[in-house]
Amino acid sequence: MDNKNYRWSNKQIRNHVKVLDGVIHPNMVLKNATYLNTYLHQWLVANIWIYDDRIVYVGEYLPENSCGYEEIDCQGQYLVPGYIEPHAHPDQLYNPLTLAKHAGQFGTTTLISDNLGIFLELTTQVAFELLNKFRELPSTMYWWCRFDAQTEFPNNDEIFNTEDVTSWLQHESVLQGGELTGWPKLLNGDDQMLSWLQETKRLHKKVEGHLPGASERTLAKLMLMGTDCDHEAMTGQEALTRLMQGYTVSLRHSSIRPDLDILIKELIELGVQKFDRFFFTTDGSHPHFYENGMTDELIKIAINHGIPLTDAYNMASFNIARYYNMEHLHGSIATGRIANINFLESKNNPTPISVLAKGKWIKQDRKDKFVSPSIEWNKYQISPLHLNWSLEEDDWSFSTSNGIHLINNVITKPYESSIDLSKEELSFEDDECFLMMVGRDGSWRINTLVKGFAQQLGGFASSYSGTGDIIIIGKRKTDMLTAFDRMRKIGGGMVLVEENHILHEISLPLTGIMSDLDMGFLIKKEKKMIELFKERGYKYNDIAFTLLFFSATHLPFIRLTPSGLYDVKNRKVLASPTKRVPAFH
Ligand SMILES: Nc1ncnc2[nH]cnc12
Repeated sequence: MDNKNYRWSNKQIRNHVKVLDGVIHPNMVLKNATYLNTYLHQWLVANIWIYDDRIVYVGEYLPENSCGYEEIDCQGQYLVPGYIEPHAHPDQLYNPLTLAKHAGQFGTTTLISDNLGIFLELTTQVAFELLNKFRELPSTMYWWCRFDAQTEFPNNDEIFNTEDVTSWLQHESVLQGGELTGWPKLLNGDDQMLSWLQETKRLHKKVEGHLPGASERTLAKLMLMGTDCDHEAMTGQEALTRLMQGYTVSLRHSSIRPDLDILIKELIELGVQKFDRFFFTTDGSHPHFYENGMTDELIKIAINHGIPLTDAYNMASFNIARYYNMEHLHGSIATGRIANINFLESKNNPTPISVLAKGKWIKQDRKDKFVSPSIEWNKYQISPLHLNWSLEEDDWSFSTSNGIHLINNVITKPYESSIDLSKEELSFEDDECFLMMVGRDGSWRINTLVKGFAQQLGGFASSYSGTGDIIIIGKRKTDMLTAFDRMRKIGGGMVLVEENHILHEISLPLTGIMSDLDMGFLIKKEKKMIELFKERGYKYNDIAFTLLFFSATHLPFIRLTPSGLYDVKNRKVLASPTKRVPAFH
């Protein structure tokens, strides 16, 4: 790919044309292919010529000279466009590479991803070098540009400055601004954010909302401000209200909100028959959710509800491509498109047996053929955490009785504890634990309590968090310290400790947030961690989301942020962080 051109260089395009003239032979011809014609909503038969990463012809002809290319007899298979995930969070324990590899095996060959992790961690220059590197992947990677961090950073305005945000918005791989987790600020008069939305529209890019529970009036206001799509509808009526207010609606099915069944069922009951303005997202689910598939699972749900096949496939491909103004590149099997094609053994089974991505097999006859570029992560300042400080005696004083009550995977309520906090160990008879967040640089900490997280938890430490800071939870201070020390020693990760014994750990050597393990291994490790937590009284199903969203001020009601214990509704710091002087080691 050449940066000066929209995708292909003049020379490459001349070569594509020469294939049709017979001067150059294609690399591959998919012969006798029954494929879904997106535009006619019909299954048609054609020969599909591929040269490099592009479909150069779809029609009845075969090349005049029948040698020099791989010929694939497609008899008995059904070809559909590669699936697109329009709303990926590419650093949810996995990393962008391992996500792309895994997603590709289930036919999702294009990912449109959150920049938040990269934006917070890297300089813009290094981040863009990394984006360039990702272009070497067989999957196609696009990005979105955040306007807020979904938490309270004391130096928020320095981080989200117009220069950096604008550079991101202008980047050719960036397709949209958002998601707008900070929309209340926008409504309350934040003109800087509004001007970034304006800039996004000026660049003909999209704006993604994040509008859970928003009223019709709020939806209308945010449409007026430039929002195009939202993925937070939890009922058919909410999805329909969004549509009525001019939105494109992304129907979500994720590890904490597996709502697609309800959404589709209720939309049908509400009389919806046209699905052109809907598409699917798995919204950054954690690894375990992707064990048996990704977008293909969502298409299956739609098919099971009797949605016409073309609509079901379009919601995973064409509708997304058209929405992002990429119809010329993605979303259909047609001349000129990037050669992302899924081969199915039946029209009703969207899990592909073979997958082409950019014209290369990444799965063939059920075998994984994905070739990852090797990425030297530390070249891009993505390396294991080097915490050169440790926890000291003073850090273990817990005195505030104001704590966080976890009422599902991610929703919290304030509560006041009546337990005796002077002890080294809390009772295993109730569900309150010590909770500590420590700044990654060791310069501050917040000590509080969490109720409803676990009952019999010795100690647990995690560098996986929404802010990159360290979370330590447990009943027993000695176990918490052992967990922290171990997490520090392995350069970041999640560590579960009981009576000084390490029960389980997930190493996260990429900035303490991402694993470098292939998804299959990571899924096993994550599932074991969830199981161990459940055995210890964790009542929910996504421990990683609980950790990630302790700091998330786009959710109610009380959060642990680098600015302090935070009351979301009243936008007030309830308790400021305690300053520490890190003793360097
Ligand atoms: N807002 C968000 N929703 C889902 N997953 C996320 N990961 C990071 N931010 C997220």
